[in-house]
Amino acid sequence: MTKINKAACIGGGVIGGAWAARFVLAGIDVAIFDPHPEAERIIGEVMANAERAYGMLTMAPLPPKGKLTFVKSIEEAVQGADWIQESVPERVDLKRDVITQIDAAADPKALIGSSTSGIMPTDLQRDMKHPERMFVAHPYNPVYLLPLAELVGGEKTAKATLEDARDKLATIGMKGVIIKKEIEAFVGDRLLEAVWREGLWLIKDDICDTETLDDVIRYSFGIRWAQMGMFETYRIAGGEAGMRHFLAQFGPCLSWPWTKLMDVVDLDDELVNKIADQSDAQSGARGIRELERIRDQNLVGIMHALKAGDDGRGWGAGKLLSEFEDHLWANAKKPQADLGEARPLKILDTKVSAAWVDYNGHMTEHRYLQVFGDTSDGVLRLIGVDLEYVRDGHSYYTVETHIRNLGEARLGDALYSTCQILSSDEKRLHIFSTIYNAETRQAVATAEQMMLHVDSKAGKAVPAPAHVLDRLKAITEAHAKLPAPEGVGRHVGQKR
Ligand SMILES: NC(=O)C1=CN([C@@H]2O[C@H](COP(=O)(O)OP(=O)(O)OC[C@H]3O[C@@H](n4cnc5c(N)ncnc54)[C@H](O)[C@@H]3O)[C@@H](O)[C@H]2O)C=CC1
Ligand SMILES: C[N+](C)(C)CC(=O)CC(=O)[O-]
Repeated sequence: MTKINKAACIGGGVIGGAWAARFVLAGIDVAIFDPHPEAERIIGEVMANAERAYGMLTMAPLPPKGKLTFVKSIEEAVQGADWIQESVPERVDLKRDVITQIDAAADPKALIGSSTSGIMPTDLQRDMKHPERMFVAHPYNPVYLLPLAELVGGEKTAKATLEDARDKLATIGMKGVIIKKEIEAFVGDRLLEAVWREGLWLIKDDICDTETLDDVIRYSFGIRWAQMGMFETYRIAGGEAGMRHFLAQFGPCLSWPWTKLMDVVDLDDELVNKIADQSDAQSGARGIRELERIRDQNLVGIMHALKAGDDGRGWGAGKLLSEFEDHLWANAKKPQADLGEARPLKILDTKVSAAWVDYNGHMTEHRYLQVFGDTSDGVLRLIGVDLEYVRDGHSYYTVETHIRNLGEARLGDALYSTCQILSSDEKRLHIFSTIYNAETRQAVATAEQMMLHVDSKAGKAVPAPAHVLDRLKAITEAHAKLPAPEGVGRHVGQKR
């Protein structure tokens, strides 16, 4: 996969700031130009929310963060960048001028994406010297979490540019969808504008208030859309006769008509005040950053649910997340543990994220199992049991776990884990892992686990191959020189 080496963000507001966060968290250096006097503070706040969201989103090893640099001009920002993202306000004259400046200063091969929500790329590339590398990459807010970008070429955009952009986006966890024909507002905003237009009429005509309207979406088709979109959902709604029956039953309603789609509501002062007041009553008690954090946590939860969809194979945005995680693991620095060293292996560094904390204000119990599970996965990778090995039909399954909770882990605490191999043979692997608080170095929890090497297709324990056993033996022999950790073999019970 071709990757992005250095990015430039021109405009760092709601969208440009979140693009910057997406790049930086994918390990890419970003130069950002935005003349707003408070750009650094605003982008800093977006970055903080994005980092918090990624802490919840994935346990896969993110690369070291890219460097974010604020610069004083477009020319400075684009130096050395191979992906330049324009996210200035939605005005065709301003965007065209900015894109023409980018074009003049950038490497002629650098890709130039515009975040425009609806302006045709042909209008934006008009004055460029190298228009073939310019396209629309229309993202969705928040860009650091929502993975889609609509890729739209103008009359002068090369086909290869769109394909290159799609491949590069995959390396930062995004799905680039190439739109076949250039059209104002592309696909997503065509749909969203139609719904928004209806919503404005429903408020103006006093059919409902903003909160009721939002409830109608979020308790019903909003959840449905996140997983199957429109046409797959309606196929199911057609019952066993599928889409043809659905069209026959509901097609005629289009001409009754139920909607006011082509009438543009007059956003006069009265309606603006009405909507703004209702919105204040609905959400005004919380600040924007707080609402963003609530939104992000919910989005992460939805993506996690989708990752488990289709019987664990993953579905939609969850499947994409899973593929991105595979990519992160494949590119992660391989653990450099000396297999012959007589000390527990240091496996994992992590942090207690907001989604891990329960009503007692500390890390909830199943998250300990998650960290121990990730620790044993880390040990397995060290002995050659990686995703490829698992795909080839063999793995280790855990058959017994005993966790002891020794201390509290609170929101934001940095943790690390170690693992000591207690014993191993052809099929069995007996381990003892410990989670430590990285600051105090105190043990927070321990887990003793037994794993079995299995043929996953046959569903039974089988001996591991020689190359795995050789590595395992080296660690087991080295760890045999260590004292048995405190707590090994403990059972649950009271002294009588
Ligand atoms: N807000 C949203 O939900 C979405 C917006 N977009 C698109 O993203 C683009 C940016 O929109 P937002 O981020 O919402 O706007 P915004 O108003 O939050 O940010 C625009 C930023 O551009 C900066 N700016 C103005 N002139 C500039 C120049 N000459 N050079 C560099 N920076 C300049 C401003 O200081 C501001 O920080 C628009 O094209 C919009 O259609 C796309 C998807 C969603
Ligand atoms: C309102 N908007 C047109 C700027 C919205 C978008 O372009 C996409 C989104 O994030 O909803």
